[in-house]
Amino acid sequence: MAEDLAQLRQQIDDLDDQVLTILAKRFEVVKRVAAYKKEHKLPVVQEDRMAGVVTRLATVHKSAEMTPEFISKLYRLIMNQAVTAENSWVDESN
Ligand SMILES: O=C(O)C(=O)C[C@]1(C(=O)O)C=C[C@@H](O)C=C1
Repeated sequence: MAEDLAQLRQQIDDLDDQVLTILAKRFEVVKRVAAYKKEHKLPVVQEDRMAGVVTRLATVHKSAEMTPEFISKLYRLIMNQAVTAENSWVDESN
């Protein structure tokens, strides 16, 4: 028998909550990275690191649905937001 649609959507809602809760934790760590960079006068944008993040994730997690292109787009979006946030934190109290 087919699963109940409402139950399946509840599972999706629960997973979406987990995804964004984990993403918020990622931003908390990014904030600490920004503080480190500010203290050590390092540039916010580190292209080599961003390329490495995408390459690693696309290798480990690629599947029929999650293609390397999808993973790359998703993480470029996330990391561009991280850069925006880092710039605002680094500029704060300057
Ligand atoms: O690893 C860093 O240096 C970070 O600032 C974190 C992060 C990321 O979101 O993963 C963000 C900006 C940098 O360009 C590289 C990576």
